[in-house]
Amino acid sequence: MMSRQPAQALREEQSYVSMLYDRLDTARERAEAALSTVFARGGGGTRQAAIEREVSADEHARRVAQLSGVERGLCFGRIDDTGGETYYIGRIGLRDDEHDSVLIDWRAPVARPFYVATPGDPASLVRRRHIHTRGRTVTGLDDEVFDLDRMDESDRRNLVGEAALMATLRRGRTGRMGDIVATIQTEQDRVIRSGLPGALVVQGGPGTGKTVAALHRAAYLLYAHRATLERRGVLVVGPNAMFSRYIGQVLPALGETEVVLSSVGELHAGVHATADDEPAVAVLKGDLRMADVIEAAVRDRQRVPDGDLEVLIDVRTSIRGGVEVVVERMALRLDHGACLRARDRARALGRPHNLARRVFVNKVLMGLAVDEARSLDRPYDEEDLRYAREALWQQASVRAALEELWPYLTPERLVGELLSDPARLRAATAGLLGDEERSLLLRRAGAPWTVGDVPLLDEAAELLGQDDAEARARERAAEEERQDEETYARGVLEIADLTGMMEATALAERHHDTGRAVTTAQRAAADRSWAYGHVIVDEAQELSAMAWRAIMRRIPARSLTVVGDIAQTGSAAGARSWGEMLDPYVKDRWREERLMVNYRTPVEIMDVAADVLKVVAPEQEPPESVRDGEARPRAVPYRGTDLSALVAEELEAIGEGTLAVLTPDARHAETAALFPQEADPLESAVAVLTVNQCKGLEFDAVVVVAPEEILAQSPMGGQDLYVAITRATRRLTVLHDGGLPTMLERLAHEG
Ligand SMILES: Nc1ncnc2c1ncn2[C@@H]1O[C@H](COP(=O)(O)OP(=O)(O)OP(=O)(O)O)[C@@H](O)[C@H]1O
Repeated sequence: MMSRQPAQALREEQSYVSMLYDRLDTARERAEAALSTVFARGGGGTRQAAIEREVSADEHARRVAQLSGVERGLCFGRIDDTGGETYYIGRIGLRDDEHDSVLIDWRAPVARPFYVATPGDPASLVRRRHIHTRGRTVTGLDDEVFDLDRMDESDRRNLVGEAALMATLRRGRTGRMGDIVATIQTEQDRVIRSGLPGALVVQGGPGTGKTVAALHRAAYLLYAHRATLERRGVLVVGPNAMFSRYIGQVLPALGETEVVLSSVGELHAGVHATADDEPAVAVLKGDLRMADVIEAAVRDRQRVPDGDLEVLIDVRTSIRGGVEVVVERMALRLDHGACLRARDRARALGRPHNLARRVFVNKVLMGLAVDEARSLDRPYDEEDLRYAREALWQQASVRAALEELWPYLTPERLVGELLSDPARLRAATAGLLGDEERSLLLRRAGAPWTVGDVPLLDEAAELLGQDDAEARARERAAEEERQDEETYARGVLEIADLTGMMEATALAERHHDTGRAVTTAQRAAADRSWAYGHVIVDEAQELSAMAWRAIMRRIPARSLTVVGDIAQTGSAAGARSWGEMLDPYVKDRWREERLMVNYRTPVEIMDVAADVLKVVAPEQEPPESVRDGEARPRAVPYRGTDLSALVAEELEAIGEGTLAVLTPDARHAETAALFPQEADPLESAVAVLTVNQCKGLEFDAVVVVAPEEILAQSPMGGQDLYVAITRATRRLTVLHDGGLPTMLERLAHEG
């Protein structure tokens, strides 16, 4: 196809593209030189100067990273409009020395016709040209002409044509998601350029480009709303860390390095949960009643003694034989009523547990100090009591008593002790959960965290707070800055039309940041209470109601993109409808876009998947495939088949490309043992994954093992099978151990 390209057109485009790469090189050299100059200036000067240096180094480093990320496919399109103007479209915008634009950023309004023009509505284009490159060499051109009459004779001679999209889709997979900036389709463009405020739901079947469109949306929003989003950052939440690695290259290739990628299992700093609970446990942990359970668990750790509080303190010690020994002890007492009052006063402040603790501790110490003075018949004033309180705080017995009554708690300790101690669990769930539910939650102490635990930890973190005296001192010093934040926050509320729903001060609290030492993305990732400017949730159908609570906490302005497919819900705690999950937070303020074309799965494989869909979610329409398959999908009995040989055959058939073996959970280990696995399965020649792990991924060839066990292993087994089948871009083999499930009957007649 490429050999028939008119040589003249290729030559002309090559010379333009070479000029663009020269400009890119110059821009990169300038940014690197600027960065070296900042470093060369050294570390002296005032604190203000140091901060400015860091900010400027940060900006130059980001620019260098951005310019390096866009090397491949820098320029991929050109449009000629009816006004006689020609624009070249690329990953970033570039200007010449006269400051005239030589390359238009794909996100700029001028570039939009490149994505939306159709023969029916050419958006004032005469021609759209796709420019294919390898390295810095132009290898091919694709033209679509909307108005042949307006083209001059030489342009007409130079016309070339092959659907750019189909060429892209036919390429073998690399194990990492690529960008689609050169071939974004009109329905995807609508998703990508939808406005920033409010919640946008992108519902679409498998392979409709939801993930890839959402990532381009992140890049678009950062471009179009840079002022708002650069300070607050963008968070993309995916199903697991492997998925984050899978999509990790897309945004840098679009010139964006400032996005935080995470998963629900990683939302709580310091915890990397990957294990899932049993379905019934997952459903319970994802239930909103767990928010009340955590709240009750915190209150349960704010106790008073049954009667009066009594503590024995050391009054006199002496050194004997080099060892300090107690020679006199004394009993101090605080009556029950005073203990109750101390607890109620501390609670009444409405502050998080660890911060309210100071009040409780002070009140109890004061009561004990007064009792001590009285017992010793000493007169006392404010000053004496302050000293006495401090001395009491040094006493191990006093500390132990206070620790028992109102301990300092980390989220890990609170939730860990709650789930592993039957008495605590009973106390915190009384009136909220039944006996059976309680026993579902109970587990051994020190058990690894599950993904379902993370929203519980987040809930606990919110209620416990951190008593960080140092941080608070810093905060006092930054009071002035906070006032600026509040003014800013008021602006945000006005823009987002949220006034009345949230206090500007509360928003400013969340927005407040503590310094400029690192980039926005780094600061955001390290700060649990960070408020993001926009959050994108992928495979969003998997999130439980508790997980949504944790996510929404990070988006006070409620600007989010929710991407998923209700028909693919694999988690028993996941969504059955978008309204059910989103209404509590953005009722009547979410809009939905649907993607209906499947760019991944060939027609023949999608027909098999559609049969499964008819059984598991009959109300959902299967998306329409644009690709024809090269091989018919087939079913093979497991017994009597040598899996290694079958996989070798498939590898041979796909040539350069990726292959995955997808198994039920119970067969994962034995199957993985047959094929060498890298630490990151996506790096392995043969990726062996469970159906849960393969969410959002795709492979040239897919071998599904034991579909009947996949169906039986969870209440959402049908959905899991639907996901597994739709991972294939070219070839599908189903290895059934026993009879082929009825919903896959079509395969019996194939091949
Ligand atoms: N406009 C496009 N041009 C080229 N390739 C595209 C386009 N849209 C989607 N694709 C490709 O189709 C494949 C599927 O896209 P993606 O993974 O985003 O789909 P999805 O809707 O998230 O799928 P799933 O729900 O099954 O995970 C990817 O390889 C993607 O690059």
